[in-house]
Amino acid sequence: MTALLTVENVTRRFGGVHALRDVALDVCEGETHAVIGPNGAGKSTLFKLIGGQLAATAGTIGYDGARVDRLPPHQRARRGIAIAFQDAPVFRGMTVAENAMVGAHAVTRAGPLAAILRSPRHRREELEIRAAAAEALKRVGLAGWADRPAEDLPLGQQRALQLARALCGRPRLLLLDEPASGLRGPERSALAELIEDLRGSGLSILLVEHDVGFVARLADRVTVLDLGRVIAHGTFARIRVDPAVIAAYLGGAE
Ligand SMILES: Nc1ncnc2c1ncn2[C@@H]1O[C@H](COP(=O)(O)OP(=O)(O)OP(=O)(O)O)[C@@H](O)[C@H]1O
Repeated sequence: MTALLTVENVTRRFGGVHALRDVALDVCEGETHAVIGPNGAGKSTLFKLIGGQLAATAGTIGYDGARVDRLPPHQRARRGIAIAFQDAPVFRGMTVAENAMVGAHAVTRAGPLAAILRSPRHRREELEIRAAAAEALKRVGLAGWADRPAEDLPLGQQRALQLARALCGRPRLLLLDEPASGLRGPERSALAELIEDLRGSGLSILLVEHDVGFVARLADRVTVLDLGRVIAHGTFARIRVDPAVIAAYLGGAE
């Protein structure tokens, strides 16, 4: 399979702390790849380096055959890298459709001046954004909720809305930061099913998740980080019996 995302020898320091040290991984077309690791392993830092919210101290990030590590976040978004952050809120006081549309605004080109002047280009983009939002809401099963206030949605469906917002920019690579956190059993399995559907439609997914059952169900491959280093990678069946992984999760106490 062809790699869509390639992270090579990436290091990120914060002062004297190595949040990531010489990390490598790739995400193939249509693959769901999970990154797991104990608290402080460097998972969030890795996501922010891929999304462009942080710069690497060393190393390269390639996407779709080109280096993207020097690009600002909105240019990475335009190329098809979307992030659904666990802590990105659903905007209260806006409808479900308006919340989804926010995701498309991140990848439009007309800019604020065109919006103020209501230029033809801006009007055309608005129509495209509405269509993309409707399509994204349908994909996550929220088409019937489009005109409802977003805060009416139960938590599981708020997560689906966060996904719709990311899908609105029609990405090829979706970065999911702890999508299952705080969800109960049935909501969690509904979300897992939704992510399986997205993968089935050809989307490539990089997933950070603490819920082991979720990772076991969804991930084709898993990369395990500990203290900023990759300590194991492979299928879930393989990494779950890896002594280095067991030691990292038990704090070396077994
Ligand atoms: N902005 C920052 N300034 C200083 N240190 C940071 C910063 N961000 C992260 N770190 C440090 O980098 C290391 C990795 O943190 P990171 O948040 O990436 O881990 P994580 O695996 O996402 O943890 P968790 O599972 O708890 O979210 C930690 O030691 C953390 O304290």
